[in-house]
Amino acid sequence: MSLQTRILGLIAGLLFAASGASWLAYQQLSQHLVQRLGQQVAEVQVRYDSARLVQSLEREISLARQMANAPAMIRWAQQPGNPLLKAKALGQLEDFRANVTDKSYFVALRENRQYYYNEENSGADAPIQYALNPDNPDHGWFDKLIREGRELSLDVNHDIELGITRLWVDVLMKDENDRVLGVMGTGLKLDTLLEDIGDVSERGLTTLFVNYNGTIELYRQRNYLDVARLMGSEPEATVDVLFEAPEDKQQILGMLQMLKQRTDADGEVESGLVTVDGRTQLASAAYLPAIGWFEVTLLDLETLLPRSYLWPLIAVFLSSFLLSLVVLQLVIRSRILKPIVTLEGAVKKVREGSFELPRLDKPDNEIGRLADHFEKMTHALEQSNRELERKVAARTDELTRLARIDPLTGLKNRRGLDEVMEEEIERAKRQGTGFGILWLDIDHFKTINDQHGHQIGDEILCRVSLWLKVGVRPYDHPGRWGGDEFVVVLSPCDGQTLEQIAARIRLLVEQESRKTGLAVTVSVGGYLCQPDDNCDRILRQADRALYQAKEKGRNTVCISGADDEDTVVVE
Ligand SMILES: Nc1nc2c(ncn2[C@@H]2O[C@H](COP(=O)(O)OP(=O)(O)OP(=O)(O)O)[C@@H](O)[C@H]2O)c(=O)[nH]1
Repeated sequence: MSLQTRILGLIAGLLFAASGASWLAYQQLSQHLVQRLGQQVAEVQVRYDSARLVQSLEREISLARQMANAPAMIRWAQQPGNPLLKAKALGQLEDFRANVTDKSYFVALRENRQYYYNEENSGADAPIQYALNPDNPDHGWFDKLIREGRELSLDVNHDIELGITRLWVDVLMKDENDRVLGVMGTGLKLDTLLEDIGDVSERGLTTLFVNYNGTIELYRQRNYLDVARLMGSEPEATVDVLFEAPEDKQQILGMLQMLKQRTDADGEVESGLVTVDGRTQLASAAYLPAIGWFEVTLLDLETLLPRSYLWPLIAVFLSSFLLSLVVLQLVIRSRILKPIVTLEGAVKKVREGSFELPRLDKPDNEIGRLADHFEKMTHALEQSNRELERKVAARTDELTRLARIDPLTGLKNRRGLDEVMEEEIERAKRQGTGFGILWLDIDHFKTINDQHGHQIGDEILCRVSLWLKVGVRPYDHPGRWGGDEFVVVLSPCDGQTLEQIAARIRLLVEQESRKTGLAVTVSVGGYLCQPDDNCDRILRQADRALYQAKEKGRNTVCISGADDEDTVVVE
């Protein structure tokens, strides 16, 4: 996997991880905010409803309390069979009825278990009357209210006998000994009540009123939750029927329980997340002490903060994420990867022995500095390589030269002479010309060595070399063939020149050596080479002439002709 892919993969992974963490944090935060917002909405709602509901019922409750404590009512309740007391009580009840909102009253007496109800349309003198049967569950409310003993209760109930559903304001009638004599009050039509409270048609907000026992009494948005159905089929439906999940049921009942336990729970709100119809809602509950009910609000969080609000945020997030990736990719490519790839190519070239570097990218970072160092290092390496090559070449030239030089005399040695002769033979063939060759040998050199020592012998060799150089032309090639033998290649040359130079050398050695006090002479054999001669023949001819010179008594010059027999002595 390339470095680019790895780096981009790593960055994308890190960005994804960071995005995931941010998203989770955002979810937590938004949920927390929505929950807090929902709680505040619920608190405001509770205060509002508490005020409106209490305001709406305050007058009815006050009138009902007043009526329940009226002496005429107490007396009648104590003696229900007394017609006079009954007439007086009913008369006062008519006044009460005229003052209450829904123009109705009811009285249920404990003594004779009779229930009286009158409303606007029933006629003033003819209250509806029926007996409360203790075995009839529909009449159970009466004994329950007496049993609970709360002075005031509010209940939404359907009266089978009357065929009506009302919010009943129930006030206990008690004698001076606090014995309950009966229940009386008025019934309020639910529609009227809901209108009084004010139908807050806030989208996503559902309000329920639940009595002290958790039974749903009133609901505001009929179309949202079919509480009517619940109440119709299950008159005693408690608020937990709204929820499917057992933990939600438990939560809501727990919330009511907590509020009940707190005596100072007025206005306080308990809330928690629940699921209704598959949607997450914030359920809040508050206690309304004036009427002894709870108000439960369900706030649809999706309506409060729709997910669609998040789309622009997600779009901005995604586009900035992609943009970051692209920018990162471009930056990494231009600032890191491209310079590294170019540098890698340059390293490869140098490794293969080429100092021709491509143009290196040098970004203003560590990689740029590395490329710069590499370029300078390569330049220095190239310089030192060149210097080394130059030294090696010079050394090789020197070795080549030394290999062709005689160390004692400084003249060409046998190898050097061979090369010169080869070149001259080639040139002679090419140009059809000849060149001369002289072969010299010091006379009686063995005797000199023997008499004067090897050291003096070496000195003689060096002196003869010097005189040899003096005796030839600048472009001739004198050399030491070996021992006390010397060869001179003369080019260009003709027969006369050959003889002249050979004679001059012989004379020079003779005369100069005499001056040193140790006279030596040389015998010289010469040969004028022909264009078709080879090296062997040339040397053989010169050697033959030298032999003749030795034969003739030494210190002599003999020149060999092209013919083997044809040798002349030069005077
Ligand atoms: N001092 C010295 N002597 C050498 C060197 N090389 C060869 N010799 C001696 O040179 C002598 C050559 O003798 P020859 O050429 O055979 O004989 P010669 O005594 O010169 O007699 P002719 O050539 O017949 O005149 C030998 O004694 C070698 O030992 C050298 O480098 N230095």
